[in-house]
Amino acid sequence: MCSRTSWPRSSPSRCTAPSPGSSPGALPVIEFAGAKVRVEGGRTILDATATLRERRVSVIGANGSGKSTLLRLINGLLVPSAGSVSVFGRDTRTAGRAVRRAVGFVFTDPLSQLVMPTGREDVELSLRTRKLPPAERRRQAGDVLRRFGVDHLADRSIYDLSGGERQILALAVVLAVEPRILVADEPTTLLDLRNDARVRALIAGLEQQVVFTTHNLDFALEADRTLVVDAGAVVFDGAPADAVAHYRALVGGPVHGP
Ligand SMILES: Nc1ncnc2c1ncn2[C@@H]1O[C@H](COP(=O)(O)OP(=O)(O)OP(=O)(O)O)[C@@H](O)[C@H]1O
Repeated sequence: MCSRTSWPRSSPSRCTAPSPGSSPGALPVIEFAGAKVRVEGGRTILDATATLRERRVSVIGANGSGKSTLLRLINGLLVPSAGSVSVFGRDTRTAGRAVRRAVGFVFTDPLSQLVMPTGREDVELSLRTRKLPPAERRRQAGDVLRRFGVDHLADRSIYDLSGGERQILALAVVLAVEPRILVADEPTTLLDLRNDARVRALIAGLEQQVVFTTHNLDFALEADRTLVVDAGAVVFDGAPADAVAHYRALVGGPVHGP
């Protein structure tokens, strides 16, 4: 497993040198420090050490390798059994609420995210944390829905929407409160080509730091940095093209090309 704490964007080697782009003493954005997740029976399903400062970080690996577990640690959906995870210096174990305010989480299946009958109601629910008067909340929800190009879908039942439409609505719901970091667990897995492209373009255009898992290696290559997870460990951490090659070699697939 990689034991270094930052990543050299231009270096072909892995897990060794400090990040040239980060100023000394700068607050790390997301830090996994010997973060272990143990489940019943004592099995360790994840053991991670990494510091993520890049704007786009992709996480790839086989089914069951530990990718979702890694992502869930970031916003405190899971707390480590040992070691720690911190976001902007706040420990997810002791400052869970503050961390969750800073980190929005998008699930693979938008129906696990959308809890209200319509998208508009869901965005309004999301905005409740701002304690606005109802008319202002409604106005802001309208702005968010327009910004994500889904205002025309906002009053339809979420069950009458396509998977892609739902996924963009789910992103709008999470981003409505402007989290500083977006964590997305396979956000394009259920989508056809057109919606896959829409969601990828939307993510590419976000100002936030985004950490996402994907089985689509083309999508993984759009990141600034890629972690490869295997059997609960980060086995490669570096430039996306090198990470994809490492992953292909690991699973015995072709090493060249996406
Ligand atoms: N609460 C739990 N108890 C026992 N095992 C668990 C628990 N949560 C996760 N696991 C196991 O840990 C491993 C990693 O799961 P995880 O969901 O992180 O994998 P993943 O890489 O996201 O997989 P996929 O690509 O299939 O979504 C799997 O073998 C899973 O069955």
